[in-house]
Amino acid sequence: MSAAKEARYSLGGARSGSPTKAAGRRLSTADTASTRRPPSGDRPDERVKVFLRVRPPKAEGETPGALRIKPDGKGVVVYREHATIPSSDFEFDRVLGPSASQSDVYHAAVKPIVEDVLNGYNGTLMAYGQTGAGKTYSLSSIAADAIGMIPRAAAEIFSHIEQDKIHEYTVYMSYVQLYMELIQDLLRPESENLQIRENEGGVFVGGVHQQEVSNITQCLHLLHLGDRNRTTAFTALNAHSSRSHAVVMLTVIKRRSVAGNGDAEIQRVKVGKLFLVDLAGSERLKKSKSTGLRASEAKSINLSLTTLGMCINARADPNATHVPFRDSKLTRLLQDSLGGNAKTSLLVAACDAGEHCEETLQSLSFGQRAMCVRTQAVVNERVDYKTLHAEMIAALETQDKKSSLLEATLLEKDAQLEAVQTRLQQEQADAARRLEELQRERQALEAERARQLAEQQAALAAEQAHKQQLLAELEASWAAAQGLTEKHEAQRQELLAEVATQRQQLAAAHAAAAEAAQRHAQELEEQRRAAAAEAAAAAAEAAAARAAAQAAAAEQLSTAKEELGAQLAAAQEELARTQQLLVGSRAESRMLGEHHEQQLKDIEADWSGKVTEAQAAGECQLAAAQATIAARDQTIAQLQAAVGKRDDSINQLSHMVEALEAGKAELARQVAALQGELQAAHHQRRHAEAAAAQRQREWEAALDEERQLVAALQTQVEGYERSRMALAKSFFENKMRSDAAKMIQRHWRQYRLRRIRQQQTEGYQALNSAKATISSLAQQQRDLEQRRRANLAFSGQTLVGDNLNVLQEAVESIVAAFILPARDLKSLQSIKSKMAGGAARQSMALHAGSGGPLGPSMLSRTSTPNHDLIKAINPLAESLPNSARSTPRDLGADAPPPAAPLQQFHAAQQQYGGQLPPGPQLSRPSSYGQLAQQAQQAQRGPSREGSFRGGLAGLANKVMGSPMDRLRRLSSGHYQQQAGQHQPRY
Ligand SMILES: Nc1ncnc2c1ncn2[C@@H]1O[C@H](COP(=O)(O)OP(=O)(O)OP(=O)(O)O)[C@@H](O)[C@H]1O
Repeated sequence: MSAAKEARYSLGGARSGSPTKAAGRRLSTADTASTRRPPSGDRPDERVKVFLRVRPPKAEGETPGALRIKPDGKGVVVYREHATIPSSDFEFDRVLGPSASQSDVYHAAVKPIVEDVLNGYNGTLMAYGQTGAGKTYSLSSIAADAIGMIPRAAAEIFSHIEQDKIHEYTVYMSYVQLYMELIQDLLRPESENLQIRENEGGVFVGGVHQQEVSNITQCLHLLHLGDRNRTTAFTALNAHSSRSHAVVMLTVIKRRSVAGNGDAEIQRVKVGKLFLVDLAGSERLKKSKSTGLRASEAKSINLSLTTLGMCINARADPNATHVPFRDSKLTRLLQDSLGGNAKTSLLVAACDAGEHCEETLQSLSFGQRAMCVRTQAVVNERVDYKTLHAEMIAALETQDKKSSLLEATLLEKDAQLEAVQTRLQQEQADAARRLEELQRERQALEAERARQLAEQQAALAAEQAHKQQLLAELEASWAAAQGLTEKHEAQRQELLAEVATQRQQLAAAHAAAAEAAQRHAQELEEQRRAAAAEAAAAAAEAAAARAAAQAAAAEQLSTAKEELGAQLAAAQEELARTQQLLVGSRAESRMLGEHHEQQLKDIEADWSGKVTEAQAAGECQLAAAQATIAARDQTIAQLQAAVGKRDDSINQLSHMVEALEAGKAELARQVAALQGELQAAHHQRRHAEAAAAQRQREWEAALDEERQLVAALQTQVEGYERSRMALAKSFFENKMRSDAAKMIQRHWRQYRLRRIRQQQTEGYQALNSAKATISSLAQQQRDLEQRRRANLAFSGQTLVGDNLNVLQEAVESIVAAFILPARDLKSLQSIKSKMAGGAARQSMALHAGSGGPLGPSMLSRTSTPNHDLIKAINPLAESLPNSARSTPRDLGADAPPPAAPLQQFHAAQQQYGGQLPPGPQLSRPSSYGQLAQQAQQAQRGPSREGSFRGGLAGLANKVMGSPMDRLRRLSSGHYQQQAGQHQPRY
């Protein structure tokens, strides 16, 4: 392949000068490495670290000896193919030779990054190198004896997580591939056109599946799954050549609690992202023998690697103002890793084979330049507001629970205290009540005792009084009896005296009566003698007189006698009566005496009985009283015993009361102590509550701020959501447009294929003509050489050489254009642009009519940028959604919104009878009119192709013209001027 072709795969060397010259300079100057080396004073962690791994040469087809590693393990010297003179030497952070194991590579290049990632840094390991150099082997191998960097890094992460008991970790894994500028999720292969997004956290793949992994087994499973979905293919250089760039992303979220302002703990989160990038290998189509799709893949790979090289160059150049990250999805994805917020290591894979010396040199140059890229990694630590919010709420709830518990405890204590106090009060009341009862009982007992005593005393007094009364009565009775006795005695004495008096009187009466009777008898005798004398006289007289007197005396006697007899009888009666009376009186007196005696006796008996009775009664009463008194005494003793018992119980109760008082005092003391504790607890609680309230206020303030932030974020998110919805809508519409456009594009491609085949035929014809011209020119050159040898001074040889080179390049381009598959739109576009440029210049030249400078320059690029040409050739590609080429630049800002493409497509189908008109100007149809216009334009398409063919014909005509004429034209210098203005750039 020509130098220009090779330059296409160079990484950034094309930034100055032509690729050929740049490549030549890079390969030939030994000072490149030294001039690009980072300053010695640099800290290694401030730049990309580069490690070279040299794969052992394969047994067949490779000649070892192209590389020699210096003894210091950092330098390497490259020997060009079939040469013994060192071509260039490089110095890296470490060179790992063919004998280096995977473990050596891991410890040198990956372990520090993994440790940084675990500390919240972003880390990247990129494997770069030509195809088959061992990138995938180094990164993804899961062979037991050669475990690659990805499994090792994952194992190290989980090993670290297992050992770290302080932090909490969450690990997510994503695996994507970048295939033909499309990002596909290897864990969700159906997601095949993911988009790269950017936010304040950096660049990320939007919508990529992030699988949470908790152990190495899950990681390996996902790795295996991703590897299965990754695109690989057989090439001449590698049986399992990776046809895509693969990126494994391990996101390690590390949470830790740190003390905040107050006692609160703030959750801080470190988010470390580890990117393990297995870049597809650069390859030369010639060596890899890739054709068709493989060749397209290789071009896409080389293109993205070229952009990567340019980005590395720009990052390494302190004066560079622009880094073309957006030129490829690979560089856009690795933007943070290429000098942004990441610690990056580059593993350059190379092989010690002379056959691949050029590629190895190119890889080493790439690595050498990467060493100059500075990085600015910072720890991605932030407050985990979401978790913090949840934890603060939980803490508040816990605090509330604690407060509630404390309150409940306090309430319980209060209740206990109150219960104790109530119990104490109750006990006190009980004790007081019992005391009162006891006192009352005591008083009652004492009163009872007093009453009983009083009663007893009263009873005794009454008894005494009764006794006294009885005694008094007895005495009175006795006195009365005595008085009566005395009275009776006196009466008896009186009676006796009276009797005696009466006796005396009776005796006197008797004596008087006897004296009266004697005197009376004497008188009566005398009166009888005087009456006898007078009786005798009177006897005489008396006898007379007697007799008369006798008679009268007799009469008188008789009368006297009668009178006397009467008197005597009366006296006698009287006497009898007196005697009777006396006897009666005596009887009476006796009777009275007896009566009195009897009465006395009776009285005495009565009184003695009564006294006895009274005495007995008194004694009985006394005994009863004594018994009563004894009973009373016994009762009193019992009462006293009861009182004593009561006193004892009162004493016991007093003791109990004292004990209770002591207990009460103790309880009061405990209560006081508890109250003290309670107050202390209240104080603490108030303090804690105040602190909690303060914290709560702070948290609430923080929460408010957070809420505001969240609200702002929510607003943003809503905005994003709206824009996402709008984007989704537009994506959907674009998808529909894209579908329609694809359909149109398919028709267009079919048409283009037909046209290209036709052009191919024409091109081959032109090519044959050009070849004939080239052979003719070679003949001319040989003639000129002969002339030069013949010392014919002719300065146009270089021009002829240039002319030949340029022509050769044109021919190769034409050949490449015609043999490239029709699917390779870029190549078609490139050819198209070249042809269009050539045609334009040709027409200009024809217009000028002066046979102006034509030839090789007509294949050089015009000033139109590549993407404009792409757009011009295939504007439908521009309208593809989510594509690097999707920017609809051809639509004016005020263009009306496009109608639904399917409708347009159907309308167009109807209009053109089911066959859509092909055409090159199929810009995104915004209306049916535009679609129809495009269709017409597509029908007019051959006009461009006509100019293309015209350009070829013109080229053929020009190159088939007279060699000397062309030589003269070329020698006029116009070509150099044109070439200077339009340097080909690839
Ligand atoms: N250090 C090494 N030791 C032994 N074999 C290796 C080493 N490096 C690579 N190989 C072998 O070389 C071959 C190619 O390796 P690998 O597929 O990793 O290359 P690559 O750089 O990924 O290629 P591509 O870019 O095409 O994917 C594999 O068979 C691999 O086993």
